[in-house]
Amino acid sequence: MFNTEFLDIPALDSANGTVSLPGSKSISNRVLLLAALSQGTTTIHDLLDSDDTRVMLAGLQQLGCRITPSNVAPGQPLQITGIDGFLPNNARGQLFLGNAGTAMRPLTAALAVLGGDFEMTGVPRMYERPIGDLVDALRQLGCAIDYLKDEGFPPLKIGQPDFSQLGDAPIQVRGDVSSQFLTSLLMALPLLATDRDITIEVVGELISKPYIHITLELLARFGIAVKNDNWQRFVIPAGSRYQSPGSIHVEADASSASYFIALGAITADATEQNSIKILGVGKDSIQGDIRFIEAAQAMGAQVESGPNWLQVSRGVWPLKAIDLDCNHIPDAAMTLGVMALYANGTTTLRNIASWRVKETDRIAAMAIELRKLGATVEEGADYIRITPPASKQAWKAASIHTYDDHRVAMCFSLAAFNPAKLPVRIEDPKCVAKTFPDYFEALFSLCETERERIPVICIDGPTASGKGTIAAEVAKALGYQLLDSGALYRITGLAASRAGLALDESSEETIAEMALEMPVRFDAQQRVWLGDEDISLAIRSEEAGMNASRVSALPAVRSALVDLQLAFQHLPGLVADGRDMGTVIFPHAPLKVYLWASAQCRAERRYKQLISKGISANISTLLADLEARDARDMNRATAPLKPAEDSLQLDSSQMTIEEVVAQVLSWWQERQLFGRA
Ligand SMILES: Nc1ncnc2c1ncn2[C@@H]1O[C@H](COP(=O)(O)OP(=O)(O)OP(=O)(O)O)[C@@H](O)[C@H]1O
Ligand SMILES: Nc1ccn([C@@H]2O[C@H](COP(=O)(O)O)[C@@H](O)[C@H]2O)c(=O)n1
Repeated sequence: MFNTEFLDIPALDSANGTVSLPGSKSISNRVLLLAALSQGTTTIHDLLDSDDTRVMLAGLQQLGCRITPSNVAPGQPLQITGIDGFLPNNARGQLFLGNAGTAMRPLTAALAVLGGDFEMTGVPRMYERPIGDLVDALRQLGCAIDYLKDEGFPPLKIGQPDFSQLGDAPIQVRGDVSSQFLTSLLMALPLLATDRDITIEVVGELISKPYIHITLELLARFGIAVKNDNWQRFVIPAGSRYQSPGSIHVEADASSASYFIALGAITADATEQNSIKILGVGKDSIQGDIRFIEAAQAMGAQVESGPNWLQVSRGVWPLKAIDLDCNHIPDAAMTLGVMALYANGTTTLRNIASWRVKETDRIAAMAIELRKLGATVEEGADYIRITPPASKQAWKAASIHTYDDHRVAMCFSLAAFNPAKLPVRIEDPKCVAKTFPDYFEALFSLCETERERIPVICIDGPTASGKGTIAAEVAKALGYQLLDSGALYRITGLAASRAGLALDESSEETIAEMALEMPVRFDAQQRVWLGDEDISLAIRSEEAGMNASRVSALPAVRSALVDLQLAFQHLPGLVADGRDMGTVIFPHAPLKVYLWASAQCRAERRYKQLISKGISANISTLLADLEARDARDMNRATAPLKPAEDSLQLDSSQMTIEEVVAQVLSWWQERQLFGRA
């Protein structure tokens, strides 16, 4: 996941390949609650691991459910032993539910029926998301629910219910604000339908019926056969009791599929045999958002489908503008808003009033951010109308504010395919953790762009000037890849000396051949592997540094390592540190920094570094060694250490690490287009 302040996506050209989607959020949180209320143990496969499922899991654990493992582990099913309709005696406390509507609303209903002493809390935005209609419906039954802050909104206090007045009259609930209220009642009221039918009556037009369809399908899997009377009345039969189905699979998220369906429609030119294959969800999905396919087809996408997969490529180009009632695909419809940027006219998305009460006011958010890109946007209470930028020149490089809304972040990433070839900045990219923590990694694995557009920041300089430290921090701040080119020379030196080779011209060709075939791997923790051996420590000794300096003076060795270094230039960008990053390997890099410090200062830093690792050292020996290394690196014939002509030089002798990082990031920001008039 990109845990950075912002993520700059370079302009992208095309996309091709296969993506496996994470499990559906809607199904995951419903299945978790139903399993928790059931008799027996349920094994859940392919559960989504996200912010919203984590808060649900934590809540269920607090209620006394046995859950193993306690959090979702990749590729491993999760087992829940349910409470069989009764809370343990000591179940009480505060449940923090973040910004997860799919946890707050159903848990409120279930706990209000089960009774107890609970406070339902969340993040500030949760306290702006209405829940009054659900509370009103539950109070009709005799549930005890109080507002702890504003009337009609969380946080809530739940107490012991009194069902003595419960008659046969239907429970009424509004259906025109959020279908989650009805879903919550449908999942909670089977707990009360032990000896009588319970009828729920919808007041007003029921929105988002597909989500109710998911609820009814899942209730059936857990033994509750609800009678659906034309989406207006729902009867839960007497004698209902939750029963675990034993094992259940969570479908991949159809709303998440929308970004990749759009990606295929926008970029995967079928004439070049490009397409996007989406695994985990097919046309026969129980999720309503699967009907996004029809909308994408109406705009021109070519879609093929199998039982559990979709394959999408570009059909018509530019896309066709549409006028669509989106009530049946409220979440996925946001993706249409960004597809509209590539359409041949004005697109209108109607009947989307529910957008206003989601993670943010999505109509307002989409309008503001689409305008930043150069689109003309009209918004109304329940619609949005989007006209794309009038020409290539009318597109603007925008920094997209994401409002802590995963869907805003994901759909706007598709603006990186703009014809003006401008980059797009996504603020707070980690908000995708709500449903798709690895969304950007998945996107980048499919997308291609010209090599020159993938930015590289070069940090060159003499030994112990702080290049490695600064490069790592800058890469972390920007979410970029990291190339420690010195490590490649260190590995080569280590491999050559282990092979008993003389580290000079006499073995030049042999060492170069060895360098070409070294099975080198850097893992996510920045550990360095040579085959199966972790050599992270072995290459960090002063001797390894000196051996690296020797082999790096051999031209054939340098040539052998070029391709390996270039291969690090991945989306979304690269920070490369070394001696010749700016002068030889990435001569067109948009930012080159030559970082240095006085020899005395560098020797002191290295001394402290070694001592802190428990390695004994002597400052004057270190000073002599690093001066010898500087001399060899600066005076060799091939790729000597020197500042690139277009580099910015930084003397870090009197600067802290934080100051150096801030300076490099500030130079980088000055080169970005975002926010410029
Ligand atoms: N500005 C700074 N102020 C104080 N200490 C620093 C500063 N920059 C780096 N250091 C420290 O100096 C030591 C050497 O830094 P680092 O290993 O990053 O240098 P390097 O240039 O990558 O060295 P080499 O080329 O030998 O790999 C580290 O302990 C690091 O924490
Ligand atoms: N681009 C580079 C990087 C390094 N070297 C040589 O490798 C030695 C070790 O590098 P460290 O950055 O890990 O200390 C270094 O002294 C250089 O001789 C290089 O030539 N080019």
